[in-house]
Amino acid sequence: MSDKPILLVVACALVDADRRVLIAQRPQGKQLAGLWEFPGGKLEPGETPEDALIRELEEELGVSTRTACLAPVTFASHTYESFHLLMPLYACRKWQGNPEPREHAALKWVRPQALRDYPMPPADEPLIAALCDLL
Ligand SMILES: Nc1nc2c([nH]c(=O)n2[C@H]2C[C@H](O)[C@@H](COP(=O)(O)OP(=O)(O)OP(=O)(O)O)O2)c(=O)[nH]1
Repeated sequence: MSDKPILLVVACALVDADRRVLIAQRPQGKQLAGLWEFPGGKLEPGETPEDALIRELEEELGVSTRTACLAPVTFASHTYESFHLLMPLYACRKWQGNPEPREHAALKWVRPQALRDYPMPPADEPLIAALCDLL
Protein backbone atom coordinates (compact mmCIF):
# COMPACT_ATOMS: atom_id res chain seq x y z
CA MET A 1 0.00 0.00 0.00
CA SER A 2 1.08 3.56 -0.64
CA ASP A 3 -0.61 6.80 0.36
CA LYS A 4 1.19 8.73 -2.36
CA PRO A 5 -0.85 10.08 -5.26
CA ILE A 6 -0.29 8.54 -8.67
CA LEU A 7 1.02 11.10 -11.16
CA LEU A 8 0.38 10.29 -14.81
CA VAL A 9 3.06 11.71 -17.12
CA VAL A 10 3.38 10.85 -20.81
CA ALA A 11 6.77 10.71 -22.50
CA CYS A 12 8.07 10.18 -26.00
CA ALA A 13 11.18 8.83 -27.66
CA LEU A 14 11.51 10.62 -30.98
CA VAL A 15 13.45 8.18 -33.20
CA ASP A 16 15.36 9.46 -36.23
CA ALA A 17 16.33 7.66 -39.44
CA ASP A 18 19.61 6.49 -37.82
CA ARG A 19 17.64 4.92 -34.93
CA ARG A 20 18.88 7.56 -32.53
CA VAL A 21 16.62 8.78 -29.73
CA LEU A 22 16.11 12.38 -28.63
CA ILE A 23 16.73 13.13 -24.97
CA ALA A 24 16.34 16.50 -23.29
CA GLN A 25 18.16 17.92 -20.29
CA ARG A 26 15.98 19.23 -17.47
CA PRO A 27 16.71 22.89 -16.75
CA GLN A 28 18.11 24.38 -13.56
CA GLY A 29 15.55 25.32 -10.94
CA LYS A 30 13.33 22.29 -11.54
CA GLN A 31 13.14 19.00 -9.72
CA LEU A 32 15.71 16.55 -11.19
CA ALA A 33 17.62 19.45 -12.81
CA GLY A 34 20.45 18.46 -15.13
CA LEU A 35 19.14 14.95 -15.73
CA TRP A 36 18.30 13.77 -19.25
CA GLU A 37 14.68 12.79 -19.87
CA PHE A 38 12.27 11.96 -22.64
CA PRO A 39 10.18 14.95 -23.71
CA GLY A 40 6.65 14.94 -22.33
CA GLY A 41 4.71 15.98 -19.27
CA LYS A 42 1.53 15.85 -17.25
CA LEU A 43 -1.94 15.59 -18.68
CA GLU A 44 -4.22 18.61 -18.54
CA PRO A 45 -7.89 18.13 -17.66
CA GLY A 46 -9.83 16.50 -20.50
CA GLU A 47 -6.75 15.40 -22.44
CA THR A 48 -6.04 11.87 -23.59
CA PRO A 49 -2.43 10.75 -23.11
CA GLU A 50 -1.87 11.16 -26.85
CA ASP A 51 -3.36 14.69 -26.88
CA ALA A 52 -1.09 15.63 -24.00
CA LEU A 53 1.98 14.27 -25.72
CA ILE A 54 1.23 16.04 -28.98
CA ARG A 55 0.79 19.30 -27.04
CA GLU A 56 3.99 18.80 -25.01
CA LEU A 57 6.05 17.99 -28.12
CA GLU A 58 4.87 21.24 -29.68
CA GLU A 59 5.49 23.30 -26.53
CA GLU A 60 8.82 21.76 -25.59
CA LEU A 61 10.39 21.08 -28.99
CA GLY A 62 8.32 22.92 -31.59
CA VAL A 63 7.53 19.71 -33.47
CA SER A 64 4.11 18.54 -34.55
CA THR A 65 2.89 15.00 -34.85
CA ARG A 66 -0.38 13.08 -34.59
CA THR A 67 -1.86 10.19 -32.67
CA ALA A 68 -1.32 7.69 -35.52
CA CYS A 69 2.43 8.38 -35.28
CA LEU A 70 2.65 7.53 -31.55
CA ALA A 71 3.41 3.87 -30.79
CA PRO A 72 3.38 2.58 -27.20
CA VAL A 73 6.74 1.08 -26.12
CA THR A 74 6.60 0.44 -22.39
CA PHE A 75 5.92 2.32 -19.16
CA ALA A 76 7.68 3.44 -16.01
CA SER A 77 6.21 2.87 -12.57
CA HIS A 78 8.39 4.46 -9.90
CA THR A 79 7.87 5.81 -6.40
CA TYR A 80 9.32 9.27 -5.78
CA GLU A 81 9.26 11.00 -2.41
CA SER A 82 5.92 12.73 -2.81
CA PHE A 83 4.18 10.81 -5.61
CA HIS A 84 4.19 7.59 -7.57
CA LEU A 85 5.00 8.20 -11.22
CA LEU A 86 3.17 6.22 -13.88
CA MET A 87 4.68 7.13 -17.23
CA PRO A 88 3.75 5.52 -20.54
CA LEU A 89 6.58 5.84 -23.08
CA TYR A 90 5.70 6.18 -26.76
CA ALA A 91 7.97 6.09 -29.79
CA CYS A 92 7.47 8.55 -32.62
CA ARG A 93 9.27 8.27 -35.96
CA LYS A 94 7.30 10.81 -37.96
CA TRP A 95 6.93 14.48 -37.10
CA GLN A 96 7.22 17.90 -38.66
CA GLY A 97 9.72 20.53 -37.60
CA ASN A 98 13.26 20.47 -36.30
CA PRO A 99 13.36 19.86 -32.53
CA GLU A 100 14.68 22.83 -30.57
CA PRO A 101 15.08 23.17 -26.79
CA ARG A 102 12.26 25.59 -25.93
CA GLU A 103 11.98 24.49 -22.29
CA HIS A 104 15.05 22.30 -21.75
CA ALA A 105 18.70 23.20 -21.18
CA ALA A 106 19.81 21.07 -24.16
CA LEU A 107 18.77 18.32 -26.56
CA LYS A 108 20.80 15.37 -27.74
CA TRP A 109 20.33 12.56 -30.29
CA VAL A 110 21.70 9.36 -28.75
CA ARG A 111 21.96 5.73 -29.82
CA PRO A 112 19.83 3.55 -27.52
CA GLN A 113 22.87 1.66 -26.19
CA ALA A 114 24.50 5.00 -25.26
CA LEU A 115 21.53 6.17 -23.16
CA ARG A 116 23.23 4.66 -20.10
CA ASP A 117 26.00 7.26 -20.46
CA TYR A 118 23.54 10.06 -19.68
CA PRO A 119 22.24 10.49 -16.13
CA MET A 120 18.46 10.06 -16.24
CA PRO A 121 15.75 10.20 -13.55
CA PRO A 122 15.58 6.88 -11.67
CA ALA A 123 12.17 6.13 -13.19
CA ASP A 124 13.72 6.12 -16.67
CA GLU A 125 16.50 3.63 -16.15
CA PRO A 126 14.32 0.51 -16.73
CA LEU A 127 13.03 2.03 -19.99
CA ILE A 128 16.41 1.87 -21.69
CA ALA A 129 16.38 -1.91 -22.16
CA ALA A 130 12.98 -1.75 -23.87
CA LEU A 131 14.24 0.91 -26.27
CA CYS A 132 17.39 -1.09 -27.02
CA ASP A 133 15.21 -4.14 -27.82
CA LEU A 134 12.87 -2.12 -30.01
CA LEU A 135 15.52 -0.21 -31.94
N1 LIG B 1 8.78 14.43 -19.20
C1 LIG B 1 9.38 13.55 -18.43
N2 LIG B 1 9.19 13.56 -17.08
C2 LIG B 1 9.84 12.63 -16.36
C3 LIG B 1 10.69 11.67 -16.96
N3 LIG B 1 11.19 10.88 -15.98
C4 LIG B 1 10.69 11.31 -14.80
O1 LIG B 1 10.91 10.84 -13.70
N4 LIG B 1 9.88 12.40 -15.04
C5 LIG B 1 9.17 13.12 -13.97
C6 LIG B 1 9.77 14.47 -13.70
C7 LIG B 1 8.56 15.24 -13.20
O2 LIG B 1 8.36 14.95 -11.83
C8 LIG B 1 7.43 14.64 -13.99
C9 LIG B 1 7.17 15.40 -15.27
O3 LIG B 1 6.47 16.49 -15.02
P1 LIG B 1 6.57 17.76 -15.95
O4 LIG B 1 7.74 17.69 -16.85
O5 LIG B 1 5.23 18.00 -16.52
O6 LIG B 1 6.74 18.83 -14.86
P2 LIG B 1 8.04 19.48 -14.26
O7 LIG B 1 8.55 18.70 -13.09
O8 LIG B 1 9.01 19.70 -15.36
O9 LIG B 1 7.54 20.83 -13.69
P3 LIG B 1 6.28 21.73 -14.01
O10 LIG B 1 5.95 21.61 -15.45
O11 LIG B 1 5.21 21.19 -13.10
O12 LIG B 1 6.74 23.08 -13.62
O13 LIG B 1 7.84 13.33 -14.34
C10 LIG B 1 10.87 11.68 -18.36
O14 LIG B 1 11.60 10.87 -18.96
N5 LIG B 1 10.19 12.64 -19.05
